[in-house]
Amino acid sequence: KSLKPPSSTTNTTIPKSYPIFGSAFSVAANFHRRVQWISDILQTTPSSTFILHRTFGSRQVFTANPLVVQHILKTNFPCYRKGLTLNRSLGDFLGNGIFNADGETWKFQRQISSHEFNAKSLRKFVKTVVDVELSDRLAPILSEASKNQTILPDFQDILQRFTFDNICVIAFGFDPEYLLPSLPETAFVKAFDNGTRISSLRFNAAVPLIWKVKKILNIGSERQLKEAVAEVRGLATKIVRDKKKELKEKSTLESLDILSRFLSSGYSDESFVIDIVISFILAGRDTTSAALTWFFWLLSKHSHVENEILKEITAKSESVSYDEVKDMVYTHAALCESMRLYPPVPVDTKEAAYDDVLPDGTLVKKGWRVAYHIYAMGRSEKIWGPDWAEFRPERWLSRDEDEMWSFVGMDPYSYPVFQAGPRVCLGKEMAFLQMKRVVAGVLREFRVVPAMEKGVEPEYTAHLTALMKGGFPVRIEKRSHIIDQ
Ligand code: HEM
Repeated sequence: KSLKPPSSTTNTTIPKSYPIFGSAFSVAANFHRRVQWISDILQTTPSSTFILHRTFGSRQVFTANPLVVQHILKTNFPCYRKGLTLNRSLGDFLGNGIFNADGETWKFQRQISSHEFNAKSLRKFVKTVVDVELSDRLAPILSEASKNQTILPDFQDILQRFTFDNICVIAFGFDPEYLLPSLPETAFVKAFDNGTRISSLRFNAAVPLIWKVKKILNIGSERQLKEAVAEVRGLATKIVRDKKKELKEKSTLESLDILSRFLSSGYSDESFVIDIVISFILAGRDTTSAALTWFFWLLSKHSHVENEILKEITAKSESVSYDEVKDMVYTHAALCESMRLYPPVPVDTKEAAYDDVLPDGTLVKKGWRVAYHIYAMGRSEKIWGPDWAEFRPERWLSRDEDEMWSFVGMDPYSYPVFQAGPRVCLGKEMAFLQMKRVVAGVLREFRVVPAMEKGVEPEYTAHLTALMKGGFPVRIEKRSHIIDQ
């Protein structure tokens, strides 16, 4: 079953540029579908790289060329940093957290927090965090929905609640209990959503001067951002102070969350520690929930893939252990394939610290933004061949002599869904473990059936991370047998 080819066939040329305004008119006209628009242009550009003219002479290079991606992310890593535009756009919300940091500040955060992702911590994460959220919170909600035959109006929201609870435990050692049957609204989550959304709008703005003026006047979205930041930092400050107190009383902390690691490594600058934790919540929350949302959608349209996954799950114990989760090769491939077509982070942007020439000959000037377009790369015929639009996990697999599947990885610069090089996603393994455990837990007992109106296809949209626009309504059916297609 094919997906649709590029979203538009009429609007795929590099937009016209005017003095002062650059291509701001085209950017504004396509703002609501900017990911698909840039992707369409890249698919029709022979070099898979083009330069977008922004306002007041600034430039942004977009690329879907793996050689260029390797150059940015690895070969000339020192040149391509987060940079000023990102720092200013996200700084109010993320401070100097890992997502918004370069140089020594970045290195320090990466080094301390990497302990959170070693095998021992990951094993504990699956057993004490994911398994509990699955059995105590997600499964009862799905069970109830299947019994009552009610439509769950937004499965995406439920998955976001799941991953939000998980990441808060990892980052803070604090359980916000956001996935409860009553689906509570909490001020913290609302504020976190607003902070992410408004910061992302700043970063992508056709005319950035507008948000800067609104900030000075403290009006509209800028006022909302200020309130959101105050709410998020308010709760974070309280948690940090409680942890510090605990540390003072006990001299060592028993919990091994990221906050505790920084505090017990002697780092106690309150504001910086809060920055670090906020970046981690952003990193781990909407990424895995977006990946799972699109995964369940694709699965509902490809029953042979669902059956293959069910076969894999049946071969494991009922409450799949850490080692068994690691071993779910077909499910791993299906998730990679789903994120190829619907990447949780669609575009990633760097800023050149000095003049440079890209491997395809494109000249880059100091201060230009350079973005690799993950969404476009996943839909590139040049990278994936003529069947790029097929959802086919088998492209990631080979059969060994015993007819067992084994995973065939892809060059990370052709598939930079988790970035690549020195700043590759720290949580990649954790994300796969979490997603595979959720897939095993849900599919063993339930079938997730989309409940959109007939003929309605979900729409992919993105702020910093991807979303299914308008949510994902589903019906939940209890399986009578594990393989009952
Ligand atoms: C499917 C899930 C995920 C995807 C697709 C993903 C993707 C990415 C991408 C593209 C980046 C680069 C962002 C940038 O530098 O602009 C990144 C960075 C990062 N990710 Fe993930 N991520 C996922 C899940 C997670 C999880 C669960 C965590 C941890 C709790 C995590 C932690 C991080 C961190 C800390 C960084 C910053 C690394 C650095 O700058 O050195 N990610 N991720």
